Amino acid sequence: AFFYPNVQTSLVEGIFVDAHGAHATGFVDAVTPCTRYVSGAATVGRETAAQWVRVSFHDFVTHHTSDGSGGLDASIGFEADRAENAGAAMNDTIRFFRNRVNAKIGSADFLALSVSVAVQNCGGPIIPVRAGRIDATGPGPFGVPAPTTTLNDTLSMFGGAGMSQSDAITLVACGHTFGAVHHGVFPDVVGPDAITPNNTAGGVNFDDSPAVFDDHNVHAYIDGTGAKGGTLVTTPNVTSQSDLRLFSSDNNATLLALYNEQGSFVNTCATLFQRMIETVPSNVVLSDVITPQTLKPVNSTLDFDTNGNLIFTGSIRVLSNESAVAPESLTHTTSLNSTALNITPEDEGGYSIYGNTTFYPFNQPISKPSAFTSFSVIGSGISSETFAVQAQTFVVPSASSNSESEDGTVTVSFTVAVLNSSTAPIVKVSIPVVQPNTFGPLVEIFNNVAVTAAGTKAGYSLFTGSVSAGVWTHGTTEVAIVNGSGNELDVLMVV
Ligand code: HEM
Repeated sequence: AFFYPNVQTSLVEGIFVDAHGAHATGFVDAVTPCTRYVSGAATVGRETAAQWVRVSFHDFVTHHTSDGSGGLDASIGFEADRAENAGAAMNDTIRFFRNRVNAKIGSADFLALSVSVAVQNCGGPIIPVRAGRIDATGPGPFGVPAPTTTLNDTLSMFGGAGMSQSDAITLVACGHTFGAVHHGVFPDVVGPDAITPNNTAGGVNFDDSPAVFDDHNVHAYIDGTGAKGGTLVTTPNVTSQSDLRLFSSDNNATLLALYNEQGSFVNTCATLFQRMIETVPSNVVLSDVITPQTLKPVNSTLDFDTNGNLIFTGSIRVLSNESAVAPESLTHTTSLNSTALNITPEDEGGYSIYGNTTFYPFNQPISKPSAFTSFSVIGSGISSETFAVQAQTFVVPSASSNSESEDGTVTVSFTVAVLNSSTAPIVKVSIPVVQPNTFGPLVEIFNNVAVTAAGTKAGYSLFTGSVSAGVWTHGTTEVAIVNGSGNELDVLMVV
């Protein structure tokens, strides 16, 4: 299958841009509207957007700049039963990611994505996202500040993770604009009177707009109005007044500066949140920032039709902002110089904060695969773009599938095709499976999977194989054809 500019970037971009409507990935819907609690009844009184931000903070803050360990690595999934990570948020969040994790996007990348999505979907600015984090395989060190943690210990926890005193204050002020403190989690901070039939967890919001990324908490704290900065400022239980201790630790200088920033407060927060989600173990190399693509081939692949002929199928997705209207048709040509295709849109499109998406499906025979090296797309108001392809070898979508046994284990069966050669390709299969002590999947990788010759089709030699793994988490499995150096020549995400 063909992904542009590469598999990981294409998949992550889809999570942002294919937010709602046709071909939606369903991720942004979890925080739409921002008051939504995706992991349980609305009457519980929890908020998924707030949970996502809190969970990433808890995963991040045990980073140690001294030895480059920890940071955003989803170790939090193994640490959910620690007192310092109290509440449903850790497991709710990692479990929500569970059936989305695959070989290209792990739980840690989903944490980063979730912070960006929560903020930008709830009125805040866009926080750029990079991918490439590596999921931890076990728990990390302790060290998340709690309401009762002393100021000194709190500052040294933030300091260990690379955040100065004013960074720490700012980060907390930015985090505590969302969500609530819950009686069910912190009974010493919030009393049982917060519980109502529509708020069974007994949440008391930090400010009057708990589902909007804004500076109301900062204003209420400085002005002494409304919730006055929230229950971690006002609780009569002095040892639990962690926000008051931290905010006043520099005589409120940082909070006053944030107060005066007015509208740009959220941008200051976005910059600091980006630093937080880019705090990763030192062996991690993050990708470039992933940005929306105006013209993007999606689900594009070679395949064999029912008559055994080679076809090139997929869709072109056009992203249009408010001022641009999607063209009525696109022209699609290949390096084979056959007649250009005029492709027209599906009735239903999608949308996100980046604009509207329109999908132009195509399906064309490929008569001479050896000369099929690229295709081009052009349309009114859309400048021509050419996309490289290789037709030497591919994983055959219509002959590859996952099957789940009664015990939940999964078998991936696949067919790979190689043009004009009877040499078997090197196949790598990656399967997200359940692992103990976390809801986060482990992506099991099988290198050099055995294949069996299975005849020929349209000039290609076919090989089949299969791999059985542990209990499937229902994330896409991946079949890749790799070269001798391990570089991926073709990748199919098997759904
Ligand atoms: C000294 C540091 C901090 C302490 C002691 C602290 C403490 C707490 C406590 C006790 C809660 C209530 C959790 C619940 O009852 O469900 C909470 C919620 C929250 N915290 Fe913090 N926090 C700190 C720093 C941060 C930072 C730096 C961020 C973000 C970058 C953050 C983001 C949040 C969010 C979004 C919530 C709301 C969660 C929800 O509604 O489910 N916190 N925090």
